[in-house]
Amino acid sequence: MYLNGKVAFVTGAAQGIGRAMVEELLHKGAALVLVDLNLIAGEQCKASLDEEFGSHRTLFIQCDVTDEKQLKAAFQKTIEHFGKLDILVNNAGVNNEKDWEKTIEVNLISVIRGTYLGLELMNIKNGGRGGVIINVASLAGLTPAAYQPVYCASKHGVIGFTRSIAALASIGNYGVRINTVCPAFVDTPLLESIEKEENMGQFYKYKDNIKDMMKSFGVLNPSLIAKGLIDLIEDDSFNGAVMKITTSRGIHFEEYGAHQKTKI
Ligand SMILES: NC(=O)C1=CN([C@@H]2O[C@H](COP(=O)(O)OP(=O)(O)OC[C@H]3O[C@@H](n4cnc5c(N)ncnc54)[C@H](O)[C@@H]3O)[C@@H](O)[C@H]2O)C=CC1
Ligand SMILES: CC/C=C\C[C@H](O)/C=C/C=C\C=C\C=C\C(=O)[C@@H](O)C/C=C\CCC(=O)O
Repeated sequence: MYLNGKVAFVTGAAQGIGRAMVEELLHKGAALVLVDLNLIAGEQCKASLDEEFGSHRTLFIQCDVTDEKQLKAAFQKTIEHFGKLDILVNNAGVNNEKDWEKTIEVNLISVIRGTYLGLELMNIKNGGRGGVIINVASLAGLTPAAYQPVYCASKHGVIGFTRSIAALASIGNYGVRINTVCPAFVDTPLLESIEKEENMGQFYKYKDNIKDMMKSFGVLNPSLIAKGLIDLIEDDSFNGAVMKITTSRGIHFEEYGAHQKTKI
């Protein structure tokens, strides 16, 4: 996909990986819908981007992605404002093993709902223009995470759902490619949740173990995740791909058996 002139919808856009993705997409000439729960951070993000790219290039929508009505309204506002939707990035995520139901709601249920809502608009069989959907998982979606079992489960679910819906989109000729990106640790405010009992709950006593893992594995710059996103969007051969990003191997892909090829 050629990015200039396209319209992208990014959840969790106000900071961290989402903010890095937004900036990369803007540099490529896309228009951006910035979707985030955090009103202050979202407005600050838009104000900063307006200075560099102009106010016409972005639209900020405060939205709780776990609220179906709000998420549907955000997609509707996108069409009303920009007239189309070409790229969807379901990026918003939390790390909360205490309120673990919230983790499932944000990280998995909202990704599934966002994907279905995006397909309603993008699927050429529905009169859409086609497009690309990227669901943000984690390396924790491919490996056990002893101190984050529910976060791990949510990300395993994102990968399984994304690979499955990508296969359906290919079989059904939706004109939409759907891929997932699985970073290791990335230098964003999410990492601060490790230090908080209200996030880690019973696993709070293991916070130093996680920090030791981060020391051992290293912490990635969000800009590398944004580069991986651009690769998945621009390269039309990717559908059902599981991109991994680590300090040790950079951008690479999970390889499945011949019967489970990630590229449909
Ligand atoms: N930081 C890391 O080490 C890694 C993060 N990831 C994933 O990357 C994604 C982005 O994470 P980060 O940028 O690191 O986190 P972050 O905490 O820096 O940013 C997440 C953004 O999502 C927003 N958000 C949270 N709940 C929301 C909701 N219900 N509705 C709308 N927006 C909501 C927050 O307000 C925030 O702006 C998440 O899915 C996370 O699981 C994956 C691998 C590693
Ligand atoms: C508060 C932070 C919460 C979540 C951050 C992130 O989503 C969770 C990451 C969990 C585990 C990360 C493990 C990282 C491991 C490594 O980077 C290296 O040891 C590579 C290990 C395996 C990679 C296999 C491969 O590259 O094919």
